[in-house]
Amino acid sequence: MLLLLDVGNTNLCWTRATSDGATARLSSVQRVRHGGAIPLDLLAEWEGYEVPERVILSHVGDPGVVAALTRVVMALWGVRIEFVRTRARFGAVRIAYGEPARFGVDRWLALVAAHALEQRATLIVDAGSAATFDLLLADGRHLGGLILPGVEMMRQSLLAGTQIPRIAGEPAELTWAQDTGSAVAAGSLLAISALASRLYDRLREEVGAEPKLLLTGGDAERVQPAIERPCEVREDLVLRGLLQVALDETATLD
Ligand SMILES: Nc1ncnc2c1ncn2[C@@H]1O[C@H](COP(=O)(O)OP(=O)(O)OP(=O)(O)O)[C@@H](O)[C@H]1O
Ligand SMILES: CC(C)(CO)[C@@H](O)C(=O)NCCC(=O)O
Ligand SMILES: [K+]
Repeated sequence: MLLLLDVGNTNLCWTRATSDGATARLSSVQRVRHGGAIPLDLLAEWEGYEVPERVILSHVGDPGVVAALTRVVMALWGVRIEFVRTRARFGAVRIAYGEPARFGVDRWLALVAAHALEQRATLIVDAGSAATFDLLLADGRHLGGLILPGVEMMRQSLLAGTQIPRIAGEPAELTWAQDTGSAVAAGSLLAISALASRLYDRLREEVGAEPKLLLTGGDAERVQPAIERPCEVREDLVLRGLLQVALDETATLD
């Protein structure tokens, strides 16, 4: 069994991969808010796991959480965590950034996974703490991408910068809002979906064919109803990419 971990700015995600010969299978994605530390219920669950052969981790979030995970994994199983970082090139996948180290490893892993799933022009939207948009061509060339605050961050920035009261809940409709709560809630979802549509259409023009739209991240299910193009939700995109890289011999040790 391989344990795959991804530390974001809000959440820690993990899954287990088991392989029967040539094919590897991922268990369902677990997601917990880390708040800068390791949640106790995670420890309780991991104690029930068999000893993993390898533990592979990617992170864009809190280094304190990563340090704590390193100690926990060593204490529970005597295993050293393998850290995965962005690479300029992985197989056919070539990232657009001039400085690859600055390209978020979660975005890179999503590109790797998307390319492995299907060699087709793809827009990848990751709706997490931040919302990221990346454009990938069928041949593995990354055109670049955009970053927005995520759903919660957009809503919180309005609360922080105005006198608008906190109103919980999701919008009943994604059209003209007629109260504050709906205006704020629908605004954040439609900001992400409108940019997705715009980039999808640009990509379609660029390649002259219908691209694929993959949606992932902790808010994928929330954002999906607002997306106005054919779209597939892939909860495990980043962790799939992590597995892809882990199964390649050259995963680096830290
Ligand atoms: N079980 C959960 N616990 C906490 N947040 C959740 C959960 N399920 C969904 N969410 C949503 O996930 C969002 C964060 O998404 P995600 O888990 O992809 O973030 P992240 O990986 O920390 O982000 P990033 O990669 O942008 O730093 C939050 O805005 C929250 O609304
Ligand atoms: C944008 C986030 C926060 C999304 O998780 C992450 O990928 C990150 O910290 N990236 C570094 C900046 C960049 O990708 O350009
Ligand atoms: K993430």
